[in-house]
Amino acid sequence: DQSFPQKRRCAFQVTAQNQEYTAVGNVSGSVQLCEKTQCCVGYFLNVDGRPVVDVLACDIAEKSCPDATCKTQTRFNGQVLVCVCNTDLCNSNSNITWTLELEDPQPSYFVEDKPKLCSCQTTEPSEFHIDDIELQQIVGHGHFATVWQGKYKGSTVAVKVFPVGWKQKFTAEKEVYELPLMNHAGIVRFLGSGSKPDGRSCLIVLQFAECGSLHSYLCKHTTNWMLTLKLCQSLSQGLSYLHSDLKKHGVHKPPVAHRDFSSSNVLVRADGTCVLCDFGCSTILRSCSGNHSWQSHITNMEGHAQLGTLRYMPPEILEGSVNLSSSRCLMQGDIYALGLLLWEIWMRCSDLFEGGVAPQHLLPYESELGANATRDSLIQYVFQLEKRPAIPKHWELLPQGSVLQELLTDCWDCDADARLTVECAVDRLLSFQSCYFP
Ligand SMILES: Nc1ncnc2c1ncn2[C@@H]1O[C@H](COP(=O)(O)OP(=O)(O)OP(=O)(O)O)[C@@H](O)[C@H]1O
Repeated sequence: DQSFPQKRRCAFQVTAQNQEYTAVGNVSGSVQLCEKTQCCVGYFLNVDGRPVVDVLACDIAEKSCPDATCKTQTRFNGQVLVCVCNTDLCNSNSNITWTLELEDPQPSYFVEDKPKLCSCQTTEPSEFHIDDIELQQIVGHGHFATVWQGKYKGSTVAVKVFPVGWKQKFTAEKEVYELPLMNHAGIVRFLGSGSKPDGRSCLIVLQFAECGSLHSYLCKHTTNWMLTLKLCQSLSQGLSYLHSDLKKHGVHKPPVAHRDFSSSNVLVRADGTCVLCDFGCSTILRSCSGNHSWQSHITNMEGHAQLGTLRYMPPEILEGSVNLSSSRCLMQGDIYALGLLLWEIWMRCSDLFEGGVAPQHLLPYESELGANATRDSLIQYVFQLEKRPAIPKHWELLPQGSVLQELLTDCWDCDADARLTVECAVDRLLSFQSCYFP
């Protein structure tokens, strides 16, 4: 008899905010059978010096978990405790070794002077042993950084390397990743940061997204309706989480506007879900007055300048007619880009095209304005003529054609105030689940 490796069993307990863990293995009572990994995790919030369970589950993705027992480490100024382990039920409360250190952990690589405009809480950098990272091959080039596939203690990771001249970008991006409660299935997992020993570059270490950017994924693959839904739902949920203002047991995650939301800045994981990345242009919205008046927190040199990829810029920002220090404008800009991304995904869904043959992948406005659309051509087409990417005529005949069309037009409306909120976009996309597609 061939004996198959046994699936890992982990203690299971999650709060409503952490439902993504439910999908990583069958749950029976308080035990979960892991489908994706051999690692169990425990996340605990430090409430008045006592650990309160936030998540006990199988880990969401394969990564290194060399320890047989769960030994907690503190994160976010000691507000959160985390442990990962590799034996059955090692994450159950009774098997955990607690290290409730309430002092700030000392960053091991560098200390930077971070301007604090408000008295809002930020977090200390995670410790990362840069010497243990092996860079293997380049997987992406952006304007500011080169992204490598690498190995860290046996796990595959992505390492974003910024030349020292772009330290400002590095700092701005790291600041977003290090916000409290940034751990979400729709946002690429931040593993740590540091600088190379020669001091010539700074590194951000991230979970590796096996299928690369959404743009490269759509160039190579068409998807069926179910996979299309998975991409769109996870995409909108990631953006919704980024925009959310969360307070959990005294820890605060302020809303963040992405400001460079494009198919190159979304990654696709092996399970067909999207994760958001590249927060180098993002704005953290701090509430300095303690009430609901949000203020953009300038994290980079450009401050409130126009940022992002031209093609995905909403008409009002292209044209320069809005106040970029308004948080509402920045969020509405992300929703416009969400509309363009949904269009890109749906245009590669084989179930939405006759004979199951979707056209080649095109960027928004690529067929109308070419691969190098200029600002002037975009202003004219998108702002003055109020044109949008073409929605195939035959979608009107599909049972769900009208809901797809409505969602797109409600995301990329010319009137920014009339655009959907991201929560509303998430709800609509979740309601598509039950739609019938032949
Ligand atoms: N975690 C990851 N896993 C796999 N590939 C990644 C990862 N992060 C980035 N990449 C690849 O590297 C590319 C560039 O990454 P990123 O957008 O973060 O860099 P950037 O220099 O900030 O780019 P931009 O020019 O958009 O500002 C992505 O489009 C993607 O192909």
